[in-house]
Amino acid sequence: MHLSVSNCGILVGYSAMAVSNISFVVLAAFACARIILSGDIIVSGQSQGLVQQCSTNIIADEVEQMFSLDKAAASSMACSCGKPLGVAGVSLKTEPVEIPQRQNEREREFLLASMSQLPSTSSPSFASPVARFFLRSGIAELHIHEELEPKRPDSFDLRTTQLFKLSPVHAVCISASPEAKEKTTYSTGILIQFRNEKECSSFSRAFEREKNKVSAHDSDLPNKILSVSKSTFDEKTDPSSAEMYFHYYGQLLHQQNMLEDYVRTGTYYAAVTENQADFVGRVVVDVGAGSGILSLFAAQAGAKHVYAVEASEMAAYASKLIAGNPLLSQRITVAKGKVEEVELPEKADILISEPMGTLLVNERMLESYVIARDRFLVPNGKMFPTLGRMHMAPFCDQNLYDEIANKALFWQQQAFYKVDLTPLHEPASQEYFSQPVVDAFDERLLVAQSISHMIDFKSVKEEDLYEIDIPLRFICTNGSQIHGLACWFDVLFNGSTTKRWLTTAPGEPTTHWYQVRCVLSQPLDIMPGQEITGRLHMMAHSAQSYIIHVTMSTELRGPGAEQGGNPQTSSAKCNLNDPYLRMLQPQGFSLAQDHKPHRDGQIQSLIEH
Ligand SMILES: C[S@@+](CC[C@H](N)C(=O)[O-])C[C@H]1O[C@@H](n2cnc3c(N)ncnc32)[C@H](O)[C@@H]1O
Repeated sequence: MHLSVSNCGILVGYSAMAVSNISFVVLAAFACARIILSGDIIVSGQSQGLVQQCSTNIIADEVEQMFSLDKAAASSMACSCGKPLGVAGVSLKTEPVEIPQRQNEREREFLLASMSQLPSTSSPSFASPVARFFLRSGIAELHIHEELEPKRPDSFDLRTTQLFKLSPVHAVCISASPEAKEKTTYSTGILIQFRNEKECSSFSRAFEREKNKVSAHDSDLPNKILSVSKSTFDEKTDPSSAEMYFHYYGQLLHQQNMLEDYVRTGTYYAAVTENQADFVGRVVVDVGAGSGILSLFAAQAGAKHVYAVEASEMAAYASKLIAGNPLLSQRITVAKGKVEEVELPEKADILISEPMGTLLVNERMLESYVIARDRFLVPNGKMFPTLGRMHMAPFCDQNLYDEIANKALFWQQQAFYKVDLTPLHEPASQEYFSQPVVDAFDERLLVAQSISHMIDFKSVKEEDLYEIDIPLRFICTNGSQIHGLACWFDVLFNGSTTKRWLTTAPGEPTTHWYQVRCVLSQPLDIMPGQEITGRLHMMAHSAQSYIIHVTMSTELRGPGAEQGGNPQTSSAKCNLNDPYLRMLQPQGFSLAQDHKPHRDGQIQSLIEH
């Protein structure tokens, strides 16, 4: 099953393989529906061979009421396909206050204001519900109970429970019904409303964390209740996405594309050779070795031994390349497999890797880098690169805006083979604006000083990368329009001898990552000195990418604010997995070499064909 989520600022589901068959059916039910809530949430997907089994019967009235939707949107969400699923849900109106963890207990509690069951009942089930995670006999559970009656909870076994965030403050939690075989009901579920986004995010992070504990613990269970224990990679990645991904990297032409990016490969070479002291006599792990180039660099720099870990079929080519360099090959071992799964005979003094995707985090390989750190690196070991920064700034680009807006003009034809296409103009336009634009642009298009968000690879937790939330605040340097948010990244090699940055900034030599721009369908008018605030929210999804939600507002603050009009807000939602690859040369800047399209874009077109 390939489950994808588009145009929404929320994560709908992680790997279908991570859940029981029952939850799998539920995922399929979500996947086979296209749900649009007030233009705010769009859930889309395909299921293969499971559509006939799947169904949802979330009650339209309930949905309408919860999300203040019109009837059509509510019915759309409450869609039912195939057999009734019999989702017995609970609607929660929450006052979620996180209670501090009790000592010596592996549990987390969230205070909720009220809750009611689905199918719709107007009165709440519990006046003051509490949601509570804990581990009992090695099984992680979520209990929802009346505050004063913890002994009578509605309980959910996290092994067979999935959480779907529906909006920044709503989530639905669906679990395999224990009586599923005897009854027509496949699943039970609750609809949860949180008081604010922070609590909702905190709850979903706790949910993922506790669920991961289940898989870690499963392999320890003497009776192996769940016999198959998957690595985190398999848990969170759609199998078809992983297959495409490693197929792509298994091809020499794509490795060549990266090797030929001289900014990238040259900076790695310089960072290693200038910091030989960090490599001489050291054990190195190359995380995602690809062709083995970084392993060879590390061996050249005097590493005692290098373990080149590569999951794709490229591992065989890496072995061949390394064998062909006999002065180095004695000190390099290729290990074929995922860094989440391979076993190595010794710990590493230093990790080297190139895990960066578009906007730093696309492909979600940074998570594998972090897992490799936790599995293989000695305490206080080095990481090359050591940290990364995402940079953001508003931009003004009327040409780009017009180009995107004009793409949807096709749908304004009223007599296309005598068919009026105009009803689809608005959704087509939305679709075009939801594609992040990947190209190299002139830095003069930026209308404010950039801000940055740092990710320290030595300390970041894997889960921290599931959801990235960055507050935005800019002071505009010139008056014009804002057409969106431009983003790029850099990484630091913090060597003992020299520090070296690899940057993908506009105005710097172009790399195969280019830059990324999220375009607002409604531009903002601004005056010089005016303040812009907002948020960049990124939610990871199982196709190894992120849904990006950008919100920007003009403020009546700053020297130019009085001349500005009323405060305005505009937003954009993009799927980083679905870029518009617009490889225009930047104005006033000529590329030093003919770069090939970005690797993520190529992965995407591979997936599409
Ligand atoms: C961006 S390429 C870099 C290749 C090489 N290190 C270089 O710099 O040219 C990332 C490589 O990591 C591999 N990879 C990604 N995730 C992995 C994982 N979890 N375990 C092992 N290899 C992985 C991919 O197959 C790909 O070959």
